Amino acid sequence: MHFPTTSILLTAGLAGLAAAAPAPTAPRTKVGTVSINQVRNPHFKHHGKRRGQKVLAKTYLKYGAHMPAGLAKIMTTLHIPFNLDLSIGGLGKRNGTNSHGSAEAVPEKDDIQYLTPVQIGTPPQTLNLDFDSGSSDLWVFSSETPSRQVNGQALYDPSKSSTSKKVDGQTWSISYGDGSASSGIVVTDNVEVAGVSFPSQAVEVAQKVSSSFSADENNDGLLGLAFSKINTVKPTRQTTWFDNVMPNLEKPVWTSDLKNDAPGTYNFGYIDEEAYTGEISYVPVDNSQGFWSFEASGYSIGNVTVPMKFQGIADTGTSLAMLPQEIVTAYYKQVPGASMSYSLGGYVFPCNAKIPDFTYMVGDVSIVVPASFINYAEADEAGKKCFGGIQPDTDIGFSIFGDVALKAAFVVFDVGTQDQPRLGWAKK
Ligand SMILES: CNCc1ccc(Oc2cccnc2)o1
Repeated sequence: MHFPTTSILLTAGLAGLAAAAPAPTAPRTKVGTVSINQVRNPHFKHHGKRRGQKVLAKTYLKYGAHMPAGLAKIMTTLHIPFNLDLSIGGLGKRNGTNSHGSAEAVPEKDDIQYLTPVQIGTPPQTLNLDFDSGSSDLWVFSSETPSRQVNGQALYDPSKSSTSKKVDGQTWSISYGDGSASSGIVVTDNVEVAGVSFPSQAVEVAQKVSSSFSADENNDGLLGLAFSKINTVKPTRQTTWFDNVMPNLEKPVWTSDLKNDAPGTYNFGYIDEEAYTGEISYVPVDNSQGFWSFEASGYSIGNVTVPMKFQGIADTGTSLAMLPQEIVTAYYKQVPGASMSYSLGGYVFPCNAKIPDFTYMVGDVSIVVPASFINYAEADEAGKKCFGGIQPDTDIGFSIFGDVALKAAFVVFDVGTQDQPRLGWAKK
């Protein structure tokens, strides 16, 4: 997640671990959503249901030369970047397919983050980005990033793209829950993810990145999947890639199927019925702070179940599960030798301790986070102390269901009907 103000950070001993942070005080700008029923293209060849494979449906998303006036009108109520030419005929050729796509989410060491390839510009420049449902900026390492701050990352060079356009007078600056930050200027260019493209996506070009980004050599930037209202571009807030492509997706949804120490999947525009078991249980989302915020209804540690309502955000960009202190205390009480270590930055325990599973209840489903996900990583040189995957949410007013929690579930991020987004949760 991101926040524009400084915050009391839980400085984690492990680089890249996210801590909680106060909610952003982003101005309230209503961002409408639109979902339009498309007529399925009879010529569209469905690739069928291939489990977890990198099936990139090469359905190129092109805007029709004759966008119906009604749709053009709807689009203008969206927070469309001022630079997008909405005039009829101003956009390329829509091929009318119901667009959808599937992309791999490849974990870094200890599942600290997951990286997904994104094609930017013409000819395409591929960067591996951290898809972050806790922020709403698409920013990249670039030819504008000082070389002393670059350490192996792939760089986007707008001057090498025939479709890039500088956006004068616009800048951005963002900081994240783990204390990392970046800032720069803005261009628009074609951005394609899993075969779904948008021709004039705001691409935020980094002119400055903090040391933890510089040290993060495989991470070429972030692609924000929270709500556009917390995008940081000033003076004209920009729209996320998902909000831009959503009107042309089969369904106004994207899904996460992250895995433990293995590549997972982000799907866009459809729900892979083979990716989960049982039923998907939907809960309403309060996006007033720009996050995918929902209410959990309880938890279990081992075989003790406690009904307890608490608010949390689904945040693919945060590594750990940052939960209410009450839950964290109850959990580590069940772990022999566990303690809160301020020097190591959180709860640690002997690496050979027997630790319990953790279950969270949301809607009608119970998601079991296996103990192996919670024995997160070695926390000290000797390898004696291990860092917990569950940490306190430092009382920011809501919890953060980061990757440790999300990778135990199949999650549907559903922009859904007008103004009522929802989250779908399923076991898998
Ligand atoms: C490793 N630190 C740099 C870094 C990688 C990803 C991010 O971004 C974050 C961090 C915390 C929460 N949300 C997004 O920062």
